[in-house]
Amino acid sequence: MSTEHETRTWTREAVLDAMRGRLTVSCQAYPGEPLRDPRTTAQMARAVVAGGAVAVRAQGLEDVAAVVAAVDVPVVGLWKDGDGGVFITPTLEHARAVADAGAHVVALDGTRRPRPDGLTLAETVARLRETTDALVMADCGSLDDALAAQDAGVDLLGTTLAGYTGERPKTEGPDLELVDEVVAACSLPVVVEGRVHTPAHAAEAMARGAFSVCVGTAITHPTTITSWFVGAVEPGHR
Ligand SMILES: CC(=O)N[C@H](C=O)[C@@H](O)[C@H](O)[C@H](O)COP(=O)(O)O
Repeated sequence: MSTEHETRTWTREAVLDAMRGRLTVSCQAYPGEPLRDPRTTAQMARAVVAGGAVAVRAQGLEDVAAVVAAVDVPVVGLWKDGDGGVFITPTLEHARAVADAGAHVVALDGTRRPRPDGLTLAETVARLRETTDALVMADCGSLDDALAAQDAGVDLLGTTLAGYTGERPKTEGPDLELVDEVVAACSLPVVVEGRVHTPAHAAEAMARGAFSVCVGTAITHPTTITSWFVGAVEPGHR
C-alpha cells in the first residue's frame, strides 16, 4: 500500500501526548476471517481515525506496516503467535520485528508467566531498547502483573489480559475493579483495554483514571457485533 501521508517521526513524548485522555482503537481480524487482509485493516484504521481515534492498535507485521503507512497517528503494534499461554508478542524476536514494522508502541505480554525464549520481561525490555525507541506497553492480566511490569521498565500498562490468564474473572465489560487497583498502585499510564463494549464503559474507565481507553471488538469486529444483535433479535439463537 502506498503511503498516503507525510511520514512523521513520533517522539516518545509525542506518542504519549497524543494518547493521553483519548481513544485508541484496535483494528484486528482473526485468521480465516473475511476481513483478514492488511489492506482492509489499513482502511479500517483510516475509518476509525476519521471518527476521532488518536492511536490505532494492530496485530501482525503486515498489518502494522500497512496501518503505519495509512494513518498519521501512533500505532500500537503486536504480533500474536498462538492463542494459549504467552501469545501476544511472546519473545524478544517478535518484539523487535513489531518495532521494525514501524510500530510506535510495541505491545507485548506483560504477565509474570515464563516467556517462550526464556527471557524475563525486564531482559526483553532492556534488549528491545538497544535497537528501538518505540515505547513498550505491557498487556497485563492482574495487579501483580502490572506491578512486575512496571518494575521491568515498561512505559505503559494495559489491562488487556484481564480475564484471559486465570488470575481475574472474565467480567461482562472491562474489569473496572482491576483498573482501580492498577491506577492506585502504579505510577505508569494505564490503558484500559478488554471488553470495553459501550461508550458508557469507556467513560467509566476514564473516570477511574485511565490514561487512554482502547476499544477493539465493539468498533472493528462486525462479526461479533452482529452476533450481539442476533442474540437480541433471536434470544434462543445459538
Ligand atoms: C485477549 C486478547 O487476545 N486481546 C487482543 C489483544 O490485542 C485482542 O483480541 C482484543 O480485541 C483487544 O485487546 C481489544 O479488546 P476488545 O476486543 O475486547 O475491545
